[in-house]
Order: sequence, then structure tokens, then C-alpha cells
Amino acid sequence: MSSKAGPSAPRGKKQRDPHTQQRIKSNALKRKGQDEELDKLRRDIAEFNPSTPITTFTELPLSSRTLRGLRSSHFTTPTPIQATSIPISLQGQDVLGSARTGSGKTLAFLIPLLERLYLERWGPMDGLGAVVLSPTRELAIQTFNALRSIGGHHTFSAGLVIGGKSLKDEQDRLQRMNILIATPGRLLQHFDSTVGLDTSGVKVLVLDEADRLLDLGFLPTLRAIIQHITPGGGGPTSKSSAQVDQATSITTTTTTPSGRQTLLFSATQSPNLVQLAKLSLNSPVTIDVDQHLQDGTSSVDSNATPGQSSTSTSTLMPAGLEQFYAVVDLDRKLDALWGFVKSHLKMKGVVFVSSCKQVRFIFETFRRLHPGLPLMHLHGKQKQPTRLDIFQRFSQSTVALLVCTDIASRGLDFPLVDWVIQLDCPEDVDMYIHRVGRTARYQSGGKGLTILCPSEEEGMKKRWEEKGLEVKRIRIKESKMGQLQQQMQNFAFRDPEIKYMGQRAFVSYMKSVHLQKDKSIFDLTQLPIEAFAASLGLPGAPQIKFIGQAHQKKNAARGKLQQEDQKDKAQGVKVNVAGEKETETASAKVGAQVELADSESDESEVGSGDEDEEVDSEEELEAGKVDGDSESDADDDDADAKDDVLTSKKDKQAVRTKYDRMFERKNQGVLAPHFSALVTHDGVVQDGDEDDGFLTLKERDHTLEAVGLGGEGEVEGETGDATSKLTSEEMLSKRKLKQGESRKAMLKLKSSGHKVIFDDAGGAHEMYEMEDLDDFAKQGDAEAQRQEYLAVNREAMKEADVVDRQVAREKRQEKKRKRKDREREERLAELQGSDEDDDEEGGGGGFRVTLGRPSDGSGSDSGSDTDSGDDDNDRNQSNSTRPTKRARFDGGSKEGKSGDVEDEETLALRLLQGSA
Ligand SMILES: Nc1ncnc2c1ncn2[C@@H]1O[C@H](COP(=O)(O)OP(=O)(O)OP(=O)(O)O)[C@@H](O)[C@H]1O
Repeated sequence: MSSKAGPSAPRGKKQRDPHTQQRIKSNALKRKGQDEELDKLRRDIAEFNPSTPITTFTELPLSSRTLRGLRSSHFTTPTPIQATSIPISLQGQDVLGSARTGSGKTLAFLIPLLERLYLERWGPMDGLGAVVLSPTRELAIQTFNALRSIGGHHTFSAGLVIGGKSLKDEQDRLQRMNILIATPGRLLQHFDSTVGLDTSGVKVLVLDEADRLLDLGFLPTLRAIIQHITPGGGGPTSKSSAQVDQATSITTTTTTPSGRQTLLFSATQSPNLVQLAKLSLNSPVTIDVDQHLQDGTSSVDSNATPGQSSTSTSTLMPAGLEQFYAVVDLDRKLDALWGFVKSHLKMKGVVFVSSCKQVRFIFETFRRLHPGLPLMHLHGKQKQPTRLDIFQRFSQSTVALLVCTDIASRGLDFPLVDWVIQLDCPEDVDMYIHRVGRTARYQSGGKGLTILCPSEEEGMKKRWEEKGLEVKRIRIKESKMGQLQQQMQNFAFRDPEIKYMGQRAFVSYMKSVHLQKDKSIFDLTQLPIEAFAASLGLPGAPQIKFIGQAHQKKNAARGKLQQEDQKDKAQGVKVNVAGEKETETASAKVGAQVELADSESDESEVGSGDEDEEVDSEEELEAGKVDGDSESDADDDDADAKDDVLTSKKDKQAVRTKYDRMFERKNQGVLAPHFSALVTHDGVVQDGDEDDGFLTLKERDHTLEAVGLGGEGEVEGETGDATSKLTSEEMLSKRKLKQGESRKAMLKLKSSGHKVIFDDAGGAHEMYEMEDLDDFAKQGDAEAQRQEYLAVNREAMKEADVVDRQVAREKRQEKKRKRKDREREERLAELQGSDEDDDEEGGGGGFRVTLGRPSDGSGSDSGSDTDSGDDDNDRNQSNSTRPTKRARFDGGSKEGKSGDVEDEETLALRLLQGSA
């Protein structure tokens, strides 16, 4: 073996080209500069006196990157909640913050989140460092946009995890995220199923709209998430300690960098927050800005018991908000709304109702009435792309009317809303505050109008007074009211879908009232039920029964949370059905009698009649972690067969109109295909419509026994037995019956299952009448006649068959063509997307990697948001207004002219990339 002779060649320093040298040098300088900045920042934070009055963000100990982000988003002056809470959060304290709606709570937690990761020198390889949990997808998206807006000069990667898209797509990129904005169900799903996702390093956990998270039954999910984030299970790990000088409200802290910090924010605080605070917060500092402003007491209290602070009774309303209410009979509410809309055609308004079925009904009927301003609707049973599309279109509109459920009541920041109309009474004052808070946001003005039924007025007024809210009563002149009943009847008469929607809207409204816990406001027995049904165009009030089973399922989580609260109240809630039955007239309260055998469990669901949709049900289901929130499709589905029953009520005594007869006809096949498809042979209609909640429709078929009435928890309609055996004849008026012999003959024959044909004179004959035997014999041999008959008909059938096949083929081809078109469009969109997302790997999803370079403001293009699976109502939405391109990034501009979310996420790639 030989070795190389001579000394080995000297290993001198590798010569680098001047450009590389320059880069290394400048990087070193940058690092040095950053080190110095970080040291200075740490010092400034430690020395900062949280009670120092702040007028600009620059007075806060913030990094230059964050300050640049704020500046480019035009945020210069911190709002009170920001000025008060940010210094404390920066010092590593857990915070329980509350401030009025629209007061800037989002930045109050995003700024400290960015700062904390920056101080920790968090880098792309460090994994997950911060998690923000939002109760709804829309809010998560909005928060993501805000993060993108102010975090554009940082180098963190951020992602949106909100479900509604492929889990796999999200999983592929999840592990590279530093910050996640998520809805709880989907996040937990990832925690459970995404291999390699390390959650132990999470430094900041934010619970936004915390009380809403609880309302929606997310407590078990949150508990599980916190357990995942905290190695060794549950409980906060922060070692920071706070000393608050009560005299000066100065909080000094010592923070252990490795500790997890939790920030919990809400516009209102409920006692339920105690549970969540105990679960997640460690020696929190309670910050109640409104209390502070109101009475000048310390706004910062590290000793306050979360959820029991004075905030719960002192939440103030935005300064620019004017609040009104009007008392309108239930059956005139739509008239009132219509009149209001017609006299405010230049407004941007949000209308809140209590269930998605009502949203659909109002949207569909008002759309047909052409209100004169763009109409939109938003509820939780729409598919995700639809929700986003509507959310963005409404944000960008200056004149529009959005009809929605409480899904839009919290956190959503629609710019420049003039009016918030609460068409259905909110479940409580907190909900009222959240709803009305969609207007008059951050120093802008706005008005709120709440429509109350006469029976709701006293109770609601009392609740407002208890919270110190000043809501002025106004009267709506009769001349300003619409007169819609006739038109509604027409719609229902012509379009069975509308009638069906009306029935469902009716029942879901009744159910929502029934489920409300505050019975001093919500009293089902006081409602003019028949008149209400008529106002929806229905011929009579559908009959309802509520059984607790569905509610129990729905409320598994929420029930636990609220049970204590409910028990006391359950007694006062019960409605005595039997009593009513005796005293009410035929049409008064039938169909809404409520048996509250399971009232306690029902009660625990109060306020949720609406919220079937509220939650990320999809993700919850996927995750198999359905919580109480999910009055979602899940419970809708499973509840259908056994639960509430709706039947067309008939009053035999009353004079019937042509509408009545139309609705009561046997051939319910004229109803929507989905309706008829569900009619089973025994006359029970099972509503398997995924988005129809808790209803089972029982077709009131005149030849069929009324099925399923009675039994535990059912509501027994007054007319249940009386109408159980109606014949066709009984359903027609005498006048009609006398119209002619042939008609009568037809009816007789029809009812006996025969087909009739009419001769030239109008006489009715059986379709297959027996020929006279002699005449038949004269025509020849019977067998020969039979063969001849068969041959002729065989030929006819062959011809018919050719035509049928042709038609079927054309239909198939048409279908195929449409599918191909659709696929082509999708491919095109994907291609555009991948062209544009050149920094990104993989395809779409509600989730993007947002590593990026500092923005030079040049922005990027975007593909349009695909809307592949919109719900039925999407047909009605014009796509023409969708933003497809976006050349400019407008950050947190008040106009909110953002492109679609995917655009924005793509844009974020560039904005957040690289160091500043
Ligand atoms: N410092 C600021 N300067 C100017 N505008 C701000 C500032 N902070 C927040 N805003 C704007 O105020 C509006 C409301 O902010 P945000 O949505 O954070 O309010 P919120 O308190 O979270 O409301 P809600 O309780 O309804 O969720 C947003 O449009 C936001 O851009």
C-alpha cells in the first residue's frame, strides 16, 4: 500500500467570490444588528411600565419588523385594548382580555404573538410556535388576513386550518408552519392524525372569541388541544409570575421563555369562561378596558376571577352606535323587513334571523321580489367556498343586504355596515351585543334595529336595562310596512320548494323559540302561530313535535356546560300543552304545542336553534370529535326519523281557499323531487336532506292514517285525529263537487284506483272498458286477435324505445359534456394557481405555506376562488363580481378590498418571505 509522497497540499481558506463575501458580511451584520435589537427589546419590555399612557405604537417596545407591518397597514394609534394589553402580553403574562366589539382585539393578540416568536428567534425549522383558535372559519380567515397584513415583514410561516378542504393537502404542509390560525375541530383532527406534527414547542396559544368557543361546545376539543400542546398533559406551563401594584396598576413580570403563554379574548365574558380560564390560563391578568373607561378604576387586575369580573355587566357599546327597537307582530315581521329595505335602498345592512332555514326562506322569497339592492345570505350549512365567497363579496360591497344566522354575529369585520337588523330576538344580551357590533366598528358610526314580538318586549327591555344599554323604541308606520302575505302565498302555491322552505322556516323558528332559556322573553304560547304560518305563505301552521333525543345528542357537550344553569330555570319553562288544547280555538295554537318531557336537555341547547350551522361541523365530523356545537348536519341527520314531526294541519271547519286545496292534494308528488323521494309507502316522509335539521315530515295524506302522532315527547296536534282519514272528496269544496257528473265519476274512479279517459262529449270512461263479448267474437279468433294486438303494440314499443334511448343518450352526453367543462375549468384554475404559487408546493386547500420575502407592494396575481360544491342557493349567486385578479395588497385598509382567500394566502407567500 502506498501513500502519496510529500506534504499534502496546504488547505488554505476557500476563496469566495466577492459577491458571496459581501453577502456573508451583510448577513453577519444583520445578525449582529438583530442581536442588538433583541437585547434592547428585552430590556425595554422588562422596564416598560404597562400603565404608561400610549398614543402611538412606536411608544411600545416592538420590533422594527412589526412596526413596519403596522405602518404599512396604516395602524398608527393603538386602541385602548391594544394599549393596555400589549405591554402586559409582551411581558409574558397570560391575559384574559375583554373589550367592546370592533375595538381591535385582533391586533391585541397578534402583535404580542409575533413579538414573542421574534424574541425567541423562531425560525422556519423550529416548527409550530403559535396557535390561534377561532370559533368560525370566517373569523379564522379574517384573523389570518390581519396576521398577514401586519406580519409581512417577519419570516414566519403561517397557515390556515379551517377544514372544508382535503385533510391530506393540509397535512403535507402542516409540519412547516410556525403559526396556525385554526378552528378547534380541524386542528384537533390534525393533532391526532398528522404524523410528525410537533406541538410541544408552542409558545403562544390564543383563544379568540373565547365565550363563543364555549357556547359552541368546544370545551372538550379545547381541552384536548391544550393537552396536546402541553407535554405531560393539561395545565399551562408558563412559569411567568406577575406582580401587580394595585395602586399604580403596574405589572412587573418575570418570564421564563420556555413557558407557554395563553391569551384569551372576548367582547363579552360569561361565567363559563371560568372553566376555560382555569383550564388554559396561568395567573392571568384580567383586562377590562370598558370597565376602566367607564369608572376610571384599574383596568388591569391580576387577582380577578376570570368570568366573574365586572365585565359581564359592564360591556359598553361602540360610541358611534345608535340602537333602536320596534315592536311588530310575528306575522308582520317580514312586512316590516321588506318595508325597511325598500326605504333604505342605499344601505349596507345585515339581517340576523335565528335559523338557517329562515335565512334561506327570506333569501329565496326576497330575491324573487327584487328588493332593489344586492341580496346575499350566509349560514353555516353552505359549503365552504360559498361562505367565503359571500363573506368577501359582502365585505367589498358598499350597498347590499346580508341575511344571516349568528354565524356572522361574532368577530366578523365587515367594513362600513350601516344597519344591523335583528329580525329575530337575540337569545340574550350578549348575543345582541355581538350582533349589533357588526356595525359602528372602530370609530365608525352605525345603527341597530331589533324587531321584537309584543311578548318579547318587556323581557328584552329588562335585560337591556340590566346591562345598562340604551335602546330606543321606534314605531314603524303601517304605510312603511310591506304587504307580502299574498305574494308569499303565490310563491308557495307556484313553487313547492318555497312552500317546503316556508314549512321548515316555520318549524325551525318555533323550535328556536322553544329552546331559548330565557322564558321571560321567549314564550311560545304567546305567538300568533296560524298568522305567522300564513305570513310565510303557508295554508296552515305545520304541526310540530319536539323530542328530546336529538337535542340530547346535540347538547352532549353544551349540555354539560350549561346544565347547572338550566336546572333552576327548567321549571319555569314548561309549557302545558294539555291546557292549551282545551282552551284554544281550532286554529289558534295547534301545531306548536310543546311537550317538554326532556325539557332539561332541550333547555341546555337554548339559543342554538340558529346555530345548527354555526360551527365547523364538517371538520368536527371528520375528526370524529363532534362537540356540542354540532347542531350541525350530524344531528340533523340522525334526528330526522324520530324527532320532530311536521304535518300539514287542517281545520275541517274552516272555509278553505284554493290554496288550501292545492296544498292538501293527494299528489304531493308535485312537491320538490327531494320531498317526493322521501315519501315512504306508509306515508311517512323522512327528511334526509342533510341540511334539514331535526324534522320529520309526515305527509298528511288524505287516504292514510295519521302516523306517529302521540307517544313520548310528541306534540299532539288538535286536529291530529280529526284529519287522520280524509278522502279526496272531503278535500274538495261542495261547489267543486257539483261541477259535473263526469268530474264526480272521475273522482270515484280515481279513488278506487281506476284510470279514466274522456270521450268527445266530456263523459268519463274507464280506460280499459270491457268490450261486449259478442262484438269481440265477431272480430275473429281470439288468439289471432291477441297476436295481432301484441304485434302492433310491440312495434309501437320498439319505436318508443328508440326515442327513449335517443333521449337518454342525449341526456348522458349533455351530462358528460358538463362534467368535462367543469373539470376543464378546474384544471385551468389549478394550473393558474400553480403558476402563481411558484413559491409553493402542492395544491390548494384552506391552507397555505406563507414563507415569503418582504413585500415591495407589488403583490401578486391570484386565481379565483373555486366554487365547486356550492349549495343549492349558489345557483342564484352571480359569479361575475368575484375578484379574479388582484394587483395590490391593501393590508388592513378599512375598505377591506381583499381578493379571495386563496389569493391572499398566495400573496402572503411573498409578503411574509425573507427577512426585512
Ligand atoms: N389601532 C388601530 N387603528 C386603526 N384601526 C384599527 C386598529 N385596530 C383595529 N382596527 C380596525 O378596527 C376594526 C375592528 O377590529 P377587530 O376586528 O380586531 O375588533 P374586535 O374587537 O376583534 O371586534 P369583535 O369583538 O367584533 O370581534 C378592524 O377593521 C381593524 O382593522
